[in-house]
Amino acid sequence: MVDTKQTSVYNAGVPELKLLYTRHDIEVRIKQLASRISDDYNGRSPLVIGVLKGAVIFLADLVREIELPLEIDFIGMSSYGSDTTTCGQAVVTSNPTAALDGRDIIIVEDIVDTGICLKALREYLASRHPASVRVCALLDKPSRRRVPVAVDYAGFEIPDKFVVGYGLDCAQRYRNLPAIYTLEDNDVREY
Ligand SMILES: O=P(O)(O)OC[C@H]1O[C@H](OP(=O)(O)OP(=O)(O)O)[C@H](O)[C@@H]1O
Ligand code: HPA
Ligand SMILES: [Mg+2]
Repeated sequence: MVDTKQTSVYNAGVPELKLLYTRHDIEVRIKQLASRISDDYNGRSPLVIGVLKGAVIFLADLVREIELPLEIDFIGMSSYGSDTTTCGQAVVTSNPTAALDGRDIIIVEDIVDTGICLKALREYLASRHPASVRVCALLDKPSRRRVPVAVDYAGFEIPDKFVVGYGLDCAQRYRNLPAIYTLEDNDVREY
């Protein structure tokens, strides 16, 4: 089991994890993002759509800091395979349940990396005629963009490292770590 109190850990057969953002760093940044969103959407009732699965933990913490009569929904998107390698495509794997036409939608992502997932999501939403669409992502990795997409509310801009924890996975593991770590290992091949 990973000891999340340490800044660097190594378990046999498990890649080395280096602490990038503590739980406290994340909490502080989320309060700032939520305050901006609360101000920007004052008087409106946005529909906050979390992108499964990675955004679940960030969304849960973010919405509890937003002071608006918002609604929550989820969309299933998948662009990565079983490890850290992108397949270069994103597909919708489950639809939101709410009607999207005329809604002020805030997409919540854990990370925007190549932008492929977000571009596909924007195209999907555009065909459903929302009133507006903005994106809130905890992490933004602009050096890896393959398609130009903008993040309206970005938590942290990060370097070109594969990150895990706080919802982010490698081969479905590490999502439950309360902080964010970089994977320092040869296991992170081309991703
Ligand atoms: O900018 P991109 O290169 O498209 O990558 C970002 C997307 O990839 C990850 O999701 P993934 O498809 O791995 O599924 P998950 O959320 O279930 O982990 C992440 O959660 C984002 O949704
Ligand atoms: O750095 C990352 N970590 C986890 N999932 C991801 N999906 C895109 N980039 C990443
Ligand atoms: Mg995701």
